[in-house]
Amino acid sequence: MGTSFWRGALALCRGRLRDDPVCGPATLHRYCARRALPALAEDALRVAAARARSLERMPGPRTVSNLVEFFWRDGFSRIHEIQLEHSRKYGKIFKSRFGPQLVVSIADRDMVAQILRSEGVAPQRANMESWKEYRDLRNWSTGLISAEGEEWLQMRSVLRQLVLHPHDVATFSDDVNSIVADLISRVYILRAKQADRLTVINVNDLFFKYAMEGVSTILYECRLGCLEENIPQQSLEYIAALHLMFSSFKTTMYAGAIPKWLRPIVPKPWEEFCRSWDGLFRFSQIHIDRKLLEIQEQVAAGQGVTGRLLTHLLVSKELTLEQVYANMTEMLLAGVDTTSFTLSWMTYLLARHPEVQQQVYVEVVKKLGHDRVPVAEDIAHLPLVRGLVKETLRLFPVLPGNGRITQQDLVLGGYFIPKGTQLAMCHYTTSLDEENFPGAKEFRPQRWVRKNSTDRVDNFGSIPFGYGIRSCVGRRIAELEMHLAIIQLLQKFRIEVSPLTQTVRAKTHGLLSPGGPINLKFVDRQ
Ligand code: HEM
Repeated sequence: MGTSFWRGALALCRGRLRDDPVCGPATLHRYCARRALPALAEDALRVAAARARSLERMPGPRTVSNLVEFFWRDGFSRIHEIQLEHSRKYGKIFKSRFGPQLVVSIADRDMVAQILRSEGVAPQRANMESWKEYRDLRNWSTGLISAEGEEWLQMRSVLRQLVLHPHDVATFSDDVNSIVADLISRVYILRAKQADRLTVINVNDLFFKYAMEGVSTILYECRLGCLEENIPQQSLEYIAALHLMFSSFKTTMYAGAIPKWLRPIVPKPWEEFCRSWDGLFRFSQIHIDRKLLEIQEQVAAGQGVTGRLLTHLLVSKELTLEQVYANMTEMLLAGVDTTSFTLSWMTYLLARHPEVQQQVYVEVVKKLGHDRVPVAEDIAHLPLVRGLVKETLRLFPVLPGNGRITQQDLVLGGYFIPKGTQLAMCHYTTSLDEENFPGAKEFRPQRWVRKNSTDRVDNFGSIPFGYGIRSCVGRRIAELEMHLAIIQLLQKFRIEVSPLTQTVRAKTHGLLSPGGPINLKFVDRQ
């Protein structure tokens, strides 16, 4: 269609659809932007912006009550609940202030879609200043999570080719399955220690070790021994650094709200933050240097160099060594708690909903029997298992919210949002919105299963891995680890809630995590 058509359409919007929120100029702007019609997109934005309300008129909590809520009433561990409360009170788009920082929160599926679909080539994540500051201080590079702009784009284009393609990730099936075998052995050992010989106390501890072993086997091409009875000292030190990182989350992620001049007076949080990063980087460096040495020895001995992800990065030199250190560190950090919390919630939900567990179990044994070890290719034929993972992440999205800094002016929900504004997408709220998911509080993995090939079950209300170019680069790895683990656990055990477990509520601890220990019984299947 020619430009004149779009000019006509714009004129129509200006003249006739002035007050129509669905077909108005903001929609036309998005449409023209997507169709790469920059002049028309700008024109449409000008019209939309002229009509939009200013940020001043956007509702939201008062600055002081917000600070009281977060700093005195421990709002940081209730961020997900506050999201829900605020969106009920102020609507699907509202603003808040954290000290000098203005944040516009979006709790609407279509607006989230609008933001993510209109992102440029290198979307900017919010609240990463303290991460960058630490890296500058120690002369480390930034990794995918903390990098921006050109540097991020370059690293992302290298890494996504290695870990985001389902076919490449499928090659890790055997590695992951050998760790699942250790996970299952560990279940036998742990439950044998309890009086009923069935209960595993605090399953998250077990899944944490599984996830750490899994992701580091893929990243560093070596086993760490996390599922052994006596965990090696180095791995224990890493675990301590990781825990320290999340306990200093409050102050560091919201560094914008805590002025730097306060650090000399209250030095502990920043010191702990640096100490935990030191531990994480040190751990990565040890494993990467070991691999580098191995490669050098192979080359010196005239042998061919064989290996997987890390070997490829070190041999191909597509990333600098500094970038390899930083990316391995950030991916390991991103890949442990996320996966383990999801597995903990998943087993908890299955234990509380035996009828759902039975349906998933029937699907698994129909396809694989009790003994066949699954491989990545089997997962395509297990729609309910995939639905189980999606439904768990809908009810408990590990990242209950996600941030962006807008890189262009936007009109969102009738408000003009200038370039450079911090946005917070409220995924927890949209996941529990009845408009997006009827029976939103219920656990129904079946809702994700397509009835026929034309059926669409995608929904911007629940995008636990994000969407688009800046979405989770470890998504396929995480899915592989979770699918292979849950299939084999269900082949072997019926999972039940232990009387030692109360109702477990979620808390935000950097990520959305179980607020208390989940103790489950693993009963042998016949
Ligand atoms: C259940 C498991 C996981 C969930 C729910 C999850 C979720 C997310 C989300 C929501 C983001 C932000 C996306 C955005 O800003 O749009 C993200 C980013 C990221 N995740 Fe994951 N993640 C998981 C597992 C993993 C694993 C296993 C790894 C590494 C092996 C990983 C590595 C990363 C990295 C490096 C980024 C930054 C990507 C970038 O900025 O380019 N994640 N993840």
